[in-house]
Amino acid sequence: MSSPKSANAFRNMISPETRDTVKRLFMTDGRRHWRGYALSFVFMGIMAATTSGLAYLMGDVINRIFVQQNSSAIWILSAAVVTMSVVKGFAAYGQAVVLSRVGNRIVADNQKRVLDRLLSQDVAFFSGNHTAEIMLRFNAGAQGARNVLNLIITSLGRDLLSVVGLTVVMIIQDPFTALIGLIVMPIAVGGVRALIRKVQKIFAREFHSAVLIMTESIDAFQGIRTIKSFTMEDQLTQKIYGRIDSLEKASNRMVRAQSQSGPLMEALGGVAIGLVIMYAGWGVLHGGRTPGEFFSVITALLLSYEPAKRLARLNIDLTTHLLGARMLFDVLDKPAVEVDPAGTPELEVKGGKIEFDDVFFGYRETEPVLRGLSFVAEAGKTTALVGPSGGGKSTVMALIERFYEIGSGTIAIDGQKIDQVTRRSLRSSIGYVSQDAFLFAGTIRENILAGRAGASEEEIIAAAKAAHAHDFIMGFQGGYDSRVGEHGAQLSGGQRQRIAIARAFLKDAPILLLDEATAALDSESEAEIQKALQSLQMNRTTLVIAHRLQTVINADRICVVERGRVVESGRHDELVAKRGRYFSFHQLQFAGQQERLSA
Ligand SMILES: Nc1ncnc2c1ncn2[C@@H]1O[C@H](COP(=O)(O)OP(=O)(O)OP(=O)(O)O)[C@@H](O)[C@H]1O
Repeated sequence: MSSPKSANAFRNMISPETRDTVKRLFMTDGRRHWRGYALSFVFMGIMAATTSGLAYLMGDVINRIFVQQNSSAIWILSAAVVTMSVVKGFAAYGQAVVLSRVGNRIVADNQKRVLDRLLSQDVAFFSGNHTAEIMLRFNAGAQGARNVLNLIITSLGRDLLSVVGLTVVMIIQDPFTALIGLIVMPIAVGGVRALIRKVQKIFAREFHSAVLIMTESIDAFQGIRTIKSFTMEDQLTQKIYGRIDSLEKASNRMVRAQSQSGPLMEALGGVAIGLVIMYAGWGVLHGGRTPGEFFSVITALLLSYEPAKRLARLNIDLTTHLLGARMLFDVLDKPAVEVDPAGTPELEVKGGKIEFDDVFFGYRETEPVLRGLSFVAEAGKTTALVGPSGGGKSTVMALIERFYEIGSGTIAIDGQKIDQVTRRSLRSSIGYVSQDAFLFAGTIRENILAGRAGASEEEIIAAAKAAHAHDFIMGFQGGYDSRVGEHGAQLSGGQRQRIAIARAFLKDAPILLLDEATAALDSESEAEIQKALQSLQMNRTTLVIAHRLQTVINADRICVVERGRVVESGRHDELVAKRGRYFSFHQLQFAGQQERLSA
């Protein structure tokens, strides 16, 4: 029996962190799938019992067939061995299938949970974490939970039950030999403990290297044009080669650390078997024991060797999976940021008047971007934001979508503060065409449909026609089913933008945000698009950002945004007459145009 002291020693081998993670996994995923685990436990019990039974039968095989030369025993014992092996085979099959199904379900459930949790984070979370790292955590986390549970269940079910069953066989055949096994086992487990910290440290480094390789190569592939045009390939390969080499080194160190338990286990196993052979052999030759007992004990010991080895290594093997499971909990424990309190009313858009009142905001606390910005975008009218680069124009649009929370001041639509209505109702009232005209990898149709799921074919075509996209779409062999490539890489900038505009047409939202929506178009397309946009803007509140003042001359109101404030506002002619900031911009652009014309 184990004393309280040895129980404490055993508990100490498992760190509190490990205990908490394992406990939490058992209370969540383990509890959810207890039926599957119970069933696989039964199968593993059958495997352990048949394995032990086979070891026990070895005694009878030797004694009855070889010593007593009983020929009828040949048939009975062979039949028993075959039956047990078949039962064991079926149990092994059942165990593997049940455990894999439960494991796959756990991975799938956790991936869904992680996805939900990630989507409830705000835009700032995604700007602050690289996609590659989020993806690695997404995968490693879900897999980690499955691996920890499966490893513990198979260790306890298959390995521990086998070791217990085989120990019982040894005790029945010869209690003293069982004692030898029981002494050797804790030494092995204790020896392995020293390796765990090392394995944890190396694994953390290995994961970090893997994240760096992923982030840097994804960046490189996405910016492949810049890499090639600046002939940065050598520079890039040197950097990533360095990371790959250090990952290789970490992986080698990891294998070395993990395998250090091997020689220890082999030596201890050899010692145990040697001792048993000496003791039991001596018992057969001089102590009146039967050779059957001897063989049965040796068989039981040999059969328990592999499961015992796995049990001793359990803590090491768990280490890496536990880090994965902790990543899962890191994500699941992140409070959902974008949650509207119960009972939050929906935004009711009447005309779509947007009001900014003394808004202060910064992406980082120490760096204010908007410093008391105020303006009104009247319902159904077009308001243009102009001003120097970095002044905060795109930030204004991001704030209307409530991608970020403001520091102070208010933003209201038709008198309703946007932080007091549901995000869903707010965002579904806004059509947004951004500077980068983001397209999803998929077909043109799917990309337009993103504006309003369930729209009919006629509506999609009408939206594309309105955005002057229909003709070039029909020029492609696949028409609306043509694939656009990752981020729309297989289309020109202007085509991408027209699809993004078609998407906004289809959405038909009462408020329209156009951030440099015509930036990537040549003059001819721009003229066409301007016409299309003008019809899109009709009866909608439109906020438009444009660097080229030519495109906003007809706006109902122009706001000049500089260093986070509206420094001037009015109609084009009013502002020109005022001869202030807008006028100097206008002069600058006008002079530029004149120069280009005379060149
Ligand atoms: N996601 C972000 N995280 C941190 N800082 C940001 C982020 N987006 C913008 N900024 C900073 O906020 C400031 C305002 O940027 P914003 O994009 O609103 O300017 P803008 O007037 O639209 O400029 P441009 O005309 O060049 O598009 C800039 O100094 C920029 O560096």
